[in-house]
Amino acid sequence: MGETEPGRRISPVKNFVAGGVAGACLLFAGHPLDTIKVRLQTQPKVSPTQYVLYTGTYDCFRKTVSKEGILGLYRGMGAPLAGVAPMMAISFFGFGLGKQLLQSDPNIPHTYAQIFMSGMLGGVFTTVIVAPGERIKCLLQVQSTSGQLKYAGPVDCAIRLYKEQGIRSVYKGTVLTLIRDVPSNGLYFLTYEYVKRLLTPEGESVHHLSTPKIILAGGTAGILNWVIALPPDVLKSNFQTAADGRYRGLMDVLKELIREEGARALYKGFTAVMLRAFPANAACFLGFEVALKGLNWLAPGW
Ligand SMILES: CC(=O)O[C@H](CC(=O)[O-])C[N+](C)(C)C
Repeated sequence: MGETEPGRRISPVKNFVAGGVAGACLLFAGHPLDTIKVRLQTQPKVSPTQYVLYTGTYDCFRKTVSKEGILGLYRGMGAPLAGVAPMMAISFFGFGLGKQLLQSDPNIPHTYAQIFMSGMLGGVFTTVIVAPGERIKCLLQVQSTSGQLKYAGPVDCAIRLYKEQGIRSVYKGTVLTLIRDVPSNGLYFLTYEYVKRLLTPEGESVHHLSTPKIILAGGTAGILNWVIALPPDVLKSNFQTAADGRYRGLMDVLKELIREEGARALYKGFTAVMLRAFPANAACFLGFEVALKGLNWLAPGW
């Protein structure tokens, strides 16, 4: 994807379908490290005389696998499974739509500013499903850490949140999700297209890039996406899993986190996030490119 083939108009619908395939690839490659990330980000704070639950990424991985088996790493995957494929479908759709709206001539490549803005549009669209999906996922991922199994699964969690406190509770953390996803989505697609163009030899087409180069562009996009998404993600995970009334607002989460743990806390789970970001997003963009090629072959004039 990225740039449209000269003369071919962008099809947001094809982007949507191929984006769904990309989301499934992203999830299978990335969920185990996402579980570790959320557990590290939300583990209970301790005083200097107490032991921390997890000392780092490897420790969290080892303890999770020995206590819960490999499936423990896939805990809470029900909600993302139903959420990530549509989320990526919407993200790629919004990106494609933005590019379509900003492109007057399919023979002229987009500017980087247009690519960034189109990516941000995708981030706005996805928040509608990402905010509740993240709320449910984070609550399920941390509940076995806290030792209290309150929710039986994603559907039970969604129903209980809704019954107990209504739709506001299901959508708790929406503003932080927007702060996390709008700029990072822009940077995500911008990086992917930039690296792809950079890796395209003079006189060759960006559409015939080899698989290792697509992997490199996708993985790099994933890393840069998380460099700017991680601080709001830490705030979001803490806010969405906190007991009601614990924080008065977003600034309160930020202030309390920095007061208790210092500014470094904003990059909590960094290793797990970065270990996941490259393979998960490389798989995502590769899945997207393969699916889009298939769709263009099946329905060339569409
Ligand atoms: C913050 C986030 O969810 O990033 C997505 C990739 C990933 O590693 O999960 C990509 N996107 C920017 C499309 C939301």
